[in-house]
Amino acid sequence: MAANQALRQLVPPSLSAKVEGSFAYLTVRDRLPTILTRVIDTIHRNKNKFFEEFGEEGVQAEKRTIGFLSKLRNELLTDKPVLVLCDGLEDTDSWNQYLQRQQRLLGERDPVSWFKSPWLYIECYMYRRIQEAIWLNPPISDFDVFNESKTQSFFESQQAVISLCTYLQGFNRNMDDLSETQLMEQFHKLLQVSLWGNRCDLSISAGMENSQKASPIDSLSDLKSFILVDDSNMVWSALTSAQRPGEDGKITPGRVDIVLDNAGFELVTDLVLANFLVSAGLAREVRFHGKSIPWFVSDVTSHDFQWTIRQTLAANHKWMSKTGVQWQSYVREGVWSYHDHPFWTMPHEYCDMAGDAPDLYATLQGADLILFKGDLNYRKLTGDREWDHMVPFDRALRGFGPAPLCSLRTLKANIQVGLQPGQGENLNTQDPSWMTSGKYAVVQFSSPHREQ
Ligand SMILES: O=P(O)(O)OC[C@H]1O[C@](O)(CO)[C@@H](O)[C@@H]1O
Ligand SMILES: [Mn+2]
Repeated sequence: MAANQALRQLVPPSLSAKVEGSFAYLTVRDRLPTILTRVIDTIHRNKNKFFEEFGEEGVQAEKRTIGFLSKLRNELLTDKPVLVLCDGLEDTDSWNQYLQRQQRLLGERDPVSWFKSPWLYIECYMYRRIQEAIWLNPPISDFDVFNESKTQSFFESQQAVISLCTYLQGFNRNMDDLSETQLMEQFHKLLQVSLWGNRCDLSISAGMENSQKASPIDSLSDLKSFILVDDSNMVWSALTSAQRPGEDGKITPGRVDIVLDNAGFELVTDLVLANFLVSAGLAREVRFHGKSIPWFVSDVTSHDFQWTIRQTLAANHKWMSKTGVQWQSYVREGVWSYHDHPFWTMPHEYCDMAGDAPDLYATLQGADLILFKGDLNYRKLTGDREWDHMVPFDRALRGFGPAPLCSLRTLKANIQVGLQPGQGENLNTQDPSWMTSGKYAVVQFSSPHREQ
């Protein structure tokens, strides 16, 4: 008991919907049920498609899935106990063990339930239950309930995508003439484009359209003052210090891993950044990490990744399709690769990765730089806890550091560490919704070699 208390003092509690009126509470009470309703509606609207593909069996599967999801929605709304998963997938046992872990933390008195448990766990659990509902109802088990919203969001950002591809091709043509300083400036710009791309997620908008309309490069200077912590110089140093002479004496850059977040416009910004890193000699290889199941509405799956490259390639615009050709050849040559791992769709804080997914941790250790995109990754990096704003980022990571890493995140959850004295208080007075509006962002770097 004494040891438990000491631990609790070291680590603040998890954000949870049990705090009435909190962002977590409002998410669980309002946003998650809305997302579930939209999922049910999507499945219903696809009834004819299921009939055409699978006949009457498809229609029966549609009905059963809707039944499962309506029950899930009711469990959520009435704060019922969290149930074990029973779909026998590769991560089912881990999920059920995690439920036991949550139950031990809560003690025996109350069951683990939607409003009483950590928000991070509950929110991840909802998406995993959606997957279970689909999976248990063949023949529609492969259906991605969020696919329509993701493709729509890609097409709605078309002008912004075109302007970004045109920009990329412009300096790709002049790359050899760029000085080191100019290269660094371009790097900073494209890092920021990828950062702000994170505004376009479909979870914060409960599935409503949220695409990029304005030209991303032109908006950067106006957005600069909204970056609360900017460690991008350290990211640049991590990249340049990974450049080493290869066997042939030529300088060989390092490996960059990008832990992706959303499909649609954000993914395009990540691919543009990755393209720049390779063509500018700042990365020899980029490994993309995505989700193995549909997740938080807009997160990238393997299908989204390939689809986006194919769409870019097939575009009716010279520079956009040229960009797509380049991306496809990076994939073919193995310069780019896509990976998924069940851990990315588990509810764990990343400080648990070394113990709970040692294979993934070991893979990440091979990177010279890991970019973690988005809000959910930030929540998992910092454990989604009630940290004081001035706690250093390194400390909130609680020992997680497979390689130098950087979080590129727009703020959409009420957690933020690594601020200067007074910075949080000022923001609270100026703009009370600063942590959840997506208007502010951080570029936060941590290296395992730095003092902890
Ligand atoms: O796509 P992102 O940036 O991870 O954001 C996901 C969103 O979903 C949430 O988890 C809330 O539902 C927020 O943390 C965030 O707004
Ligand atoms: Mn997301």
